[in-house]
Amino acid sequence: MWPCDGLVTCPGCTPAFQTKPDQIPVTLYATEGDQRVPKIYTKTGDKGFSSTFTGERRPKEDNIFEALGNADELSSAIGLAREFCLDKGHTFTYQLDKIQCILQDVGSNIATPRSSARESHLKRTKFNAQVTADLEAWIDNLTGELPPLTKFILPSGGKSSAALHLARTVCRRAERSVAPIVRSGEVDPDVAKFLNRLSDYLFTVARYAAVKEGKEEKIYKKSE
Ligand SMILES: Nc1ncnc2c1ncn2[C@@H]1O[C@H](COP(=O)(O)OP(=O)(O)OP(=O)(O)O)[C@@H](O)[C@H]1O
Repeated sequence: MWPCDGLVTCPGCTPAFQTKPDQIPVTLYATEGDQRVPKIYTKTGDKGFSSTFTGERRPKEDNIFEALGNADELSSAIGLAREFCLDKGHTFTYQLDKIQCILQDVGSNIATPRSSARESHLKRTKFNAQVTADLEAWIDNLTGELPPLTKFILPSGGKSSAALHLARTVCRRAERSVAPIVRSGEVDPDVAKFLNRLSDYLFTVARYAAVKEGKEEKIYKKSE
């Protein structure tokens, strides 16, 4: 099975996987009888360079791959938090599912630097700004069920909540790494806006998880 349907880039996919199966170079396959099995490794990144979706080769420490890696890590952190939340029967996990899918779109947009993108690339990786408004609606609904915030709270409140706080901090790193590539015009500013709102959502939903589980949130106290 293909890691993606060939229509979007995904941080877990090589550009080769982003093409249709019949376009995959033969070297990607190991032969098992009549069945051609795709290999996950191409070895093309072994020398510290990798490809953008536009076909450019850039060093792995390039801002684009830094941001792409952070978006990937963020989705992984949310994935782990989601597992804890599922164990507790939280009703908001569908939101985390949707966010993980949107993060694939974030990755697609980041992996397509505008300076080398053709019209067809831009069309395929266009980011839908509406999703930020969805986040805002979720934040407002969750906040309505929370006690007002009067003190600094520390990441705590049970495993679901603490994992969501960790995801929030990864989100903020992703946002920091996207800032320079948005400023240089390589990435859609709506991606930065989405990440900014997403950290607010993760903060709110972390608190919500703690409250729903009846877990205490640790309050900051100045050390004597
Ligand atoms: N270390 C990395 N951090 C973030 N993004 C990366 C990294 N390495 C590659 N990428 C991006 O993710 C895509 C998939 O990664 P992958 O590991 O398959 O690339 P590669 O290292 O160039 O190839 P290979 O692993 O087959 O040698 C790449 O095409 C590139 O856009």
